[in-house]
This record gives sequence, structure tokens and C-alpha cells, in this order.
Amino acid sequence: MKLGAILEAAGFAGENGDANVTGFAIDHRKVAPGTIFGAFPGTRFNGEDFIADAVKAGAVAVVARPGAKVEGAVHVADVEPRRAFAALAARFFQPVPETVVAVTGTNGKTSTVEMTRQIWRMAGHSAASIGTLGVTTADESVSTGLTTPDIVTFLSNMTGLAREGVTHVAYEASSHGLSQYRNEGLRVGAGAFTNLSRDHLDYHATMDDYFAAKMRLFDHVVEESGTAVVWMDDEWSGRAVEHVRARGLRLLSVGEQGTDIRLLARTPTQLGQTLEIAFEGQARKINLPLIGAYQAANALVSAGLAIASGTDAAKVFDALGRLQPVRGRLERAAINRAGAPVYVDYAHTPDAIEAAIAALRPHTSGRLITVFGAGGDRDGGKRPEMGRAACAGSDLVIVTDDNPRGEDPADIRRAVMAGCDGKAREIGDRRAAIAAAIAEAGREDIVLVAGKGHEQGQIVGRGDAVRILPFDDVQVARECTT
Ligand SMILES: CC(=O)N[C@H]1[C@@H](OP(=O)(O)OP(=O)(O)OC[C@H]2O[C@@H](n3ccc(=O)[nH]c3=O)[C@H](O)[C@@H]2O)O[C@H](CO)[C@@H](O)[C@@H]1O[C@H](C)C(=O)N[C@@H](C)C(=O)N[C@H](CCC(=O)O)C(=O)O
Ligand SMILES: Nc1ncnc2c1ncn2[C@@H]1O[C@H](COP(=O)(O)OP(=O)(O)OP(=O)(O)O)[C@@H](O)[C@H]1O
Ligand SMILES: N[C@H](CCC[C@H](N)C(=O)O)C(=O)O
Ligand SMILES: [Mg+2]
Repeated sequence: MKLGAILEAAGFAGENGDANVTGFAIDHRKVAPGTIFGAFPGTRFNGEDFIADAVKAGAVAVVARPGAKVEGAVHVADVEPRRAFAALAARFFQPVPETVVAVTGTNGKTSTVEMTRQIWRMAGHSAASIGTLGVTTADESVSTGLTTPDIVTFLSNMTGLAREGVTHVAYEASSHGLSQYRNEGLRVGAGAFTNLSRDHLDYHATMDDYFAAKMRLFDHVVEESGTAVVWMDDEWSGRAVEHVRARGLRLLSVGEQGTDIRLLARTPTQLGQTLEIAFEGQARKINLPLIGAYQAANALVSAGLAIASGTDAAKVFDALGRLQPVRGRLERAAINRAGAPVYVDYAHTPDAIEAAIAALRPHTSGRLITVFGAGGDRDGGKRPEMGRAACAGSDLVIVTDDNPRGEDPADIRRAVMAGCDGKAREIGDRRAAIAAAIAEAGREDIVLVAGKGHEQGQIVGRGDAVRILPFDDVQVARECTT
């Protein structure tokens, strides 16, 4: 494709556009002859420092702020270079799947995109999801390392999926991803908001900033004629609806406070729950094979997205009864010798810990034993709050390590313990902590191992010294019960 054609299609002046474009890169080490290089100021580096090297490596154009120095290649100048880069890349990475929806919120994004993929598949569509679990199709799941991959990985995956025949994709829009324009340039027909609670306040200055980043989904990313699916039973739902109205999107509201998919009643059963809902004036009963209020919420938001994307509502509600569990989300990993089940859950925020505990509580007449830790080089202020949430809902809490990254794990544990009022035990080694909880659990008890879910490693160290030590909560729980 010619540079001029790409520039013109994206609304930029197309002079000096004879060069052939062979690809896009945001890291100068990935530039090859014919690449368009995006030079962005980041949190650790300023991409503009690598422009000269990128040009030397063959970049034909550089997307950068107007003040940046570009010699020997076309300077595509824009005050918002990440957005301009996304617009250009979207012209290059074609075709893309015809139906694309996105999910934002603090908790529930992975579950919701994965359930949406499953619903579409059961309704006969060729579907995929992109998020924390990677790029997932009916056949495989390939990790990208981030929840919302960088724009080049994102768009090239979209094209790859479309070429494989995938027509429907649901992706996770993290607040980092939204604020860094990592997922622009596609027609996004519907977007969902699940909830907002404390996380990532190391990156966003305040909760209002964090919310504003998430709301880019409704303010800009979802297309003009698109639908916003909003979980209404969250403190922030009302404000999300204000963004939906301001933009003029169609609203599909879900939850006890929802009017489109209204949750009338929820009754836990032994292996799942029965949901009574009303949709378009008609009452329906759904036997959801998953436990916990939070999984019911995610399932209904997924149903909303599938309906918003044009899938037949009867097929959608029918599919809810056949949903498969999502990896690492209240996954029953093992049963100990006394008969106590051990659940693994990805709860890594105060709110998620509370939700996971609330999900398990009705399923035990004995004690609930929680093992968890907090990640290093991430929002430090959430640590005591996670401690408080765990101690308020559990009978025994063991505080352990979870991806200390570049921090001293003892400091992280101390910050978590500060919220525990002296009620928690501290065992740094995660395997030993899990083993202790499992050894402690009697027949009527439940063990919850929170924080890592599907993760396959313990991340230790930072920068060049980073190491990922193999660690899988589910596998370790199994090893501790045999
Ligand atoms: C804070 C953050 O989000 N950082 C991400 C961001 O980095 P950045 O733009 O700040 O980049 P930087 O490292 O300062 O470098 C600036 C620019 O120079 C370029 N560069 C840099 C070095 C070099 O030698 N050459 C070069 O060209 C970089 O490619 C970049 O474009 O963009 C990079 C490329 O896409 C990401 O790899 C990086 O993720 C880091 C590793 C990360 O840990 N991110 C986490 C916090 C994250 O994004 N998490 C979210 C949320 C998960 C959730 O919701 O819970 C996610 O979506 O996964
Ligand atoms: N709707 C919800 N409300 C409250 N908590 C939830 C909800 N959905 C999930 N959770 C909790 O959050 C954890 C993570 O869920 P999930 O992976 O679906 O969220 P996510 O938004 O993708 O997280 P991440 O920010 O890491 O990508 C779950 O294991 C559960 O403990
Ligand atoms: N996407 C989240 C995952 C957190 C999972 C937890 N295990 C941790 O490392 O804190 C983050 O990057 O903040
Ligand atoms: Mg996720």
C-alpha cells in the first residue's frame, strides 16, 4: 500500500506519499524498511528519542507531535500522535471482523468478553475474544501479555482473525488501553460498562480520572449509531449513562435497576443459580451453571452485548444455560482430603475480593479460608483495602505473595496486613500459604485462593532482572490435596 493512499484515507495531507508501506511499529527495534513508526512519549521512555534510529532502520514516515524532529522520513504531525497512528494503522490492517464489541469496567471484563464469545458461538457465529486470557477462538488461546494489546498487535490480530473467517470479536478495553488509544480505528458496534471500583490509582491520579479514561469507550470508541450496554447496579452506573446520553448512543440497561434486561430474582442452587429476568415484557427463567452474583452480572451483560450485536434474543438466553466456566474465575481447582473445595479466583481489587467471598459464602456452612496477596509495582493504596475486604468476609485469612515485581515482598505483605487488624496470618511463600490453608480446611469449609486466577507465573524483579517463576494456583492447589 502506498503511503499517500493511507494518509489520504485517514484524512491527512498525502504529499511525498510514493513510498510503499510494509508495516507499522511503535518500538524502533521492530522497524523494517517501509514501516510507519509511531513515536510517543511514554511512562518510561520518550519514543521521540528513537526517531533517528527508526529512520535509519527504514521508516518511511514517523507519526509524532508537531515539535518532534523528523529528518529523512515523512513527519505525520499530530497533537495526539497515538490517535493519528491508530487511524493510519486501521487503513493498513484490513479486513477486520464485521462485528466488534468492547467491554470496560474495573472487574468482569475478561469474564464478559469470554461469555460473549461463547454465546455467539452457540448461536452459530465464528467468534473470538481478545483480553487478559489472550486471543481466544473456538480452537485456541494465544497470550499477548497485556489485557488490551498495543495498537499494532491489536489490529494485526483483528486482520488475522478476519482472514481465518472470524466474524464476531469481543475485546477488553482496559483503562490503560483506552487512555493510550490502543484499540482505535475499528467500527465498534457496542460497548459495555460493568462496574467501577478502586484499582490502578498508581496510573490514574483520581477515581474521576480513572472513570474518565474508561468513558472514552462511550465518548469516542463505540460508533455513532452504536449501543451501550450498562450494568445498572453499580455506584457509577448513573454517571456512565450520562456519557451514553451525551453521545446519543442507544442504551441497553441491565440488572436489578435495568429496564431492558431486568434481573428480578436470583436463587443459588448447588452448582449454579437460577435467574429470573424480564426482557421485552416477557419473564424468563435461566439456569446458569455458574455460582455468584458477579457471574450472573457478567452473564447478563454478555447477553446484552450479543443482543445489541444482532444475535437472536431467544438463542442468547438459551445459551446462558450452557455457559462454560471462565478460566481462573471461581474455578473449583481441587477438593481436599476432608472434602473441602478449593476455589481459585482472579480477584485482585478490594471490590473483587468482596464479590468472590460473597459468591462462595452461601456454599459453606463452615469456615471460609482466604489466601491472597497484592501485586508489586501497582496501586499501593489498594493493599490495606484488600486486606480489609478479605478479613471482613473470611474466617481465616493468609496473606501471601502475588507478583512482587520490583518491590520487596515483605513490604507489600505489611501494607496488606495493615488492613487486617491483626486477624490475618502471614506466609510469604505462596505454595506454603496455599498448603497451609488446605491443610487447615475441614469438611464444611471452603478455601479461596485469590489474585492470580489463570496466571502461569510469579513475576519477580524488574527491568532486565525480571524473572517469571512458573506458578499456577490451580495446579498447586491440586498438588497440595494429593
Ligand atoms: C503504563 C503502561 O501502560 N505502559 C505500557 C505502554 O508503555 P508506554 O507507552 O508508557 O511506553 P514506554 O516504555 O515509556 O516507551 C515509550 C515509547 O517508546 C518506545 N520505545 C521504548 C524503548 C525503546 O528502546 N524503543 C522504543 O521505541 C515504546 O515502544 C513506546 O511506544 O505501552 C507499552 C506498549 O504498548 C506497554 O508495553 C506498556 O505496558 C507495561 C509493560 C505495563 O505493565 N502495562 C500494564 C500496567 C497495563 O497496560 N495493564 C493494562 C490494564 C490491566 C487491567 O485492567 O488490570 C492492560 O491493558 O494490560
Ligand atoms: N461483575 C463483577 N463485579 C465484581 N467483581 C467481579 C465482577 N466480575 C469479576 N469480578 C471479580 O474480578 C475478578 C476478575 O474478573 P475478570 O478477569 O473478569 O475481570 P477483568 O476486568 O478482566 O480484570 P483485569 O482488570 O485484570 O483485566 C474475578 O475473579 C472476580 O473476583
Ligand atoms: N491486569 C492486572 C492484573 C493483576 C493481577 C495480580 N496478580 C497482580 O499482579 O497484581 C494488573 O496488571 O494490574
Ligand atoms: Mg481482564
